[in-house]
Order: sequence, then structure tokens, then C-alpha cells
Amino acid sequence: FLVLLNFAIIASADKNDWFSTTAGMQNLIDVENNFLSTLEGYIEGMQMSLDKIKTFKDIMRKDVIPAVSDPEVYIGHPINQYALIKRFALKWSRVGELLDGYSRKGKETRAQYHDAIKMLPNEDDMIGAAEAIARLQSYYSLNMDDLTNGNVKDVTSPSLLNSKDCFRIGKSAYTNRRFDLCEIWMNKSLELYVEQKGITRENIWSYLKHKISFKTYQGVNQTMHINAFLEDDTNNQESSTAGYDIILIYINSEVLLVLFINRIAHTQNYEYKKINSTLPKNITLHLLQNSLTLPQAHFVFQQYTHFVQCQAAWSKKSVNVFVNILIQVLLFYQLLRANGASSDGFGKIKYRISNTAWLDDKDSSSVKRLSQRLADVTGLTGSSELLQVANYGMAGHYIAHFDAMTPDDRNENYEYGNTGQRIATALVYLSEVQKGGSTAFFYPNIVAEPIKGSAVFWYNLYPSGALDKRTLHAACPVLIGNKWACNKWFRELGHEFVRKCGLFQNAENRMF
Ligand SMILES: O=C(O)CCC(=O)C(=O)O
Ligand SMILES: [Fe+2]
Repeated sequence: FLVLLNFAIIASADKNDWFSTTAGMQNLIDVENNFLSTLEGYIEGMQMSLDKIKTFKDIMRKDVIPAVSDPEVYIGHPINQYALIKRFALKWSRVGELLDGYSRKGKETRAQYHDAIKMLPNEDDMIGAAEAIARLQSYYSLNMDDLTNGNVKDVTSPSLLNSKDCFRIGKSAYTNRRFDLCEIWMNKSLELYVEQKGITRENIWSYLKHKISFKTYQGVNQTMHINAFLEDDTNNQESSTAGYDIILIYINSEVLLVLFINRIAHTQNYEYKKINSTLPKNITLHLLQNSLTLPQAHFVFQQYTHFVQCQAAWSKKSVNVFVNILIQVLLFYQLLRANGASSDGFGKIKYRISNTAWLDDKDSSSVKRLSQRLADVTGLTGSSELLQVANYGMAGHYIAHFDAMTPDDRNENYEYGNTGQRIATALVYLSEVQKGGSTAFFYPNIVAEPIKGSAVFWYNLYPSGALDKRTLHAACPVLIGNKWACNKWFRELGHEFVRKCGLFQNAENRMF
């Protein structure tokens, strides 16, 4: 502006022959002086703006250094995930404002950021990230002091949660009607409060003032709902002791499967945070039994029909190769945020936080081999769905559900398609998860820990076609690590003769 002004003064003056008199030349000195102050002002402005950019850049660089040093480990930690989303949603999104919009280079750079930012994490992701932290804290009863210091069960993060972060997390809990969690986070926000832009103590108090109503809030408790749903069945079942038989199955001297066969145990405890019995992770070799042929393996497999954890123990090396190929195949697919029915219609849902892709046997020889292997071992060679690969996100989970449709679903007129119900599920783990991410089975009260290359198999239906409510299961939130898994769902069509009806409604699954 100043530069223009000075030009204006000169332009408005008559053009003299400056050389013809010294009197006028004095004006030139004033003009020069003005020019200099103008330039100095300009430089100072530029300098300030550069300093701002440099400060911003330095702060960002400091945050990014630990991320680039080992991205996979970094991303496996929930507080880092939160920090990463926050950097994009709240910091990178504003970088354009710092850049000068006048020079050609400045304009270009601004435009580049602007275009890229549209694709990157935004406010919605920030809310999702805040919800994820609240979910982890509550499911795994994480210590709040540790958590805000970036320590999750002794795995540390260079990122911390400040008062504003706690406020944001508390707010998301409030929106989700988790007033109990809102209170915890708002109290923490108050504790960590220091004078800063965009948040006052009053803001925090405005949430805490609702404390009385928090306490009296009676929400619909999903766990209670599930208990009620299962109650009629639990009374009818005879109880048996929990325990596992372990059988290893060899094919051509290569271990094909390890079966963990558990006998069903009864419990009234359906909350997954309370489940602490885990399946044994390391298989002891002295439990090895006889080497079997594929039909024999098939036969043994069929004897144990309820909850079977089968460890695909083909050599560790080939498991890695297989997994890598599968994940590479995935790169050609767009992973989509898992959709499902919710009260808001079909769309983004909170009960399942994962991205999924459907892979066809035609897509790659490894997909085909996996489908074939699952069909061979289970004997379910009839209709099945494409392989569904899932990658879980921040605190990624899937709340208690049945894979098959429930009578309620049917009332809502969901269609089975022309292949019928999902009679069975094979859930194959494609990665291990450092902490969390287990699959919880409520009725036998066991959790399957993801073991890369292993699978859990169960029938969702009795042979009569009735839903087996004991298959209620959930994916527990991923606490630390990256979880990849895939589902193969076998449908009814084509299995009519493979899996015949028993003589009564709840006849157990058993092959003859
Ligand atoms: O990932 C898991 O542990 C369970 C997934 C699941 O139950 C499903 O996708 O239906
Ligand atoms: Fe499931």
C-alpha cells in the first residue's frame, strides 16, 4: 500500500526537468527517504511472515521427525494417530493462510496446499480421533495421567494430550451421550488447563456443570440388551467345563492347521472388557498328533464344530509371503469405510470402525488359494461371499453382533440375496496386533487373539437353519498396532447335502 501511495504522489506531480534546478531536487531526497522506509516496512512485514512460517515449519518438523523414523510403529500408537490427525485437521489446513498470496510462487504454493488439504484429515476425522481415544480409555480402563503423557500400557508416544485435547475428547463423549466419560475428560482438561487461545475454564465448566444430570442419566445399556437377548438360551443349555483340546493336522508333512477346540463354557458375563481368558498363543509341539491326509483333516475338523480356533501353521515364511501378497493386492483396491445399517440409514457407522475391500478369487492367485484352502478344510464348497478384507482404524472395533441375520433383521426385510443365510464364518488374521484387537466370543467367554496367518471358524446357524445365538462376537478396539483381518462367509446355497438338518431345531453342527 505504501509503495503505491508514493508512486501516486510522484505521478500526481508535474514531471519537471529535474536537472534544471537544485530546489526541486531536495524533494527527491524526501522521496528517496520515503522509498527506503517503505521498503523497510515491506521487508519487516515479509520477515515477520517468514518468521511465522519458519516457526510453524520448525514445530511441524519436530512433530514429524519421530513419525518418519518408523512410520509403522508410529501409526500403531493411538496418541500418535490422534496427533497425526490433529496436525492435518487443525494445522496443515491453515498453512495456506501463512503463505503470501501475491507472488506467483506464493499463489502456486497456496493452490497446491489447498488442493491437497481437501483430501486429507479434516474436522470430521478430528471428532473420530477424539472418540477413539475416549473409547480406548474406557474399554481398557487406561490411566488418565499415563494417557495424557502419551503412555499407553507402557508403550510411549512422543505426543501428549493437552487441556484442549482433553476438552475435545470430553466434548465428543458428551455428543455420544457418554456423560460419565465426558466428566472424566473435562476434569482432566481443567487439571491441565493453561491460558491458551480458543478455550477458557468457563468452557470446561459449562460441561462439568451438567454433572448432576450425568449422574442421573439412564442410558440404554447395550450389554443389558444383549444379556436379555441371550437369557432364554442360557437357561436351556447344559453347562460343561471350559477347556481346550489342541490338535495339529499335517498334510504331506507340512502342518496345515492347528485346531484349538474348546468346550463351551457358560457365563453370565457378556461385557467384553471383562473377558480375560485368552486362547493359548504358542502351540507346544509335544501336543502334535498324527499326520493326516486332507480328507482325514477334513474329517477331524468336522468333529469339532462350535468354536474352533485353527492356526494355519504352514511355515512362517509362506505365511508372510501370503500376507504380503494379499496386502499388495489390496493396494489396487480402494478401501472403503465399512458401511452398515444404522438408525440414520445405511452409511457411516460408529459400531464398526474399519475399512473394507471385497476381493474376488479372480483378483489374485493368493486370494484364490485362500478360498480354496478354507473350502477344502471346512468342506464348505458351496456358495460363499467374496473375501472381505478389513483394516481397522483408530481404536477400530466392531461391537457385539451376529454375522448371520437375526429374526429382527428379517423383520426389517433385509434380503439374503439368492444364496441364503451366512451359515459359517472363517475369520483369518492377516496381522498381529500389539495390544487389543482380539475377537471376543461372549457366550463361551473366550477371546481369540489375532495371530498372523491363523483363523477362527464357527457356524452361525444350527443345521436346522436357526440362528445360533452363542455366536455373538465382537472385535475389541485396537489399542496399539495395526489390525488386518479377512472374513470368508459361507452361504446356505450348495451346502444342503454337505450339512444336513438334525432331527430337532437345535441339533448341533456335526458332519456325518
Ligand atoms: O475382526 C474381528 O476380530 C472380527 C470381525 C467381525 O466379526 C466381522 O467382520 O464380522
Ligand atoms: Fe463378525
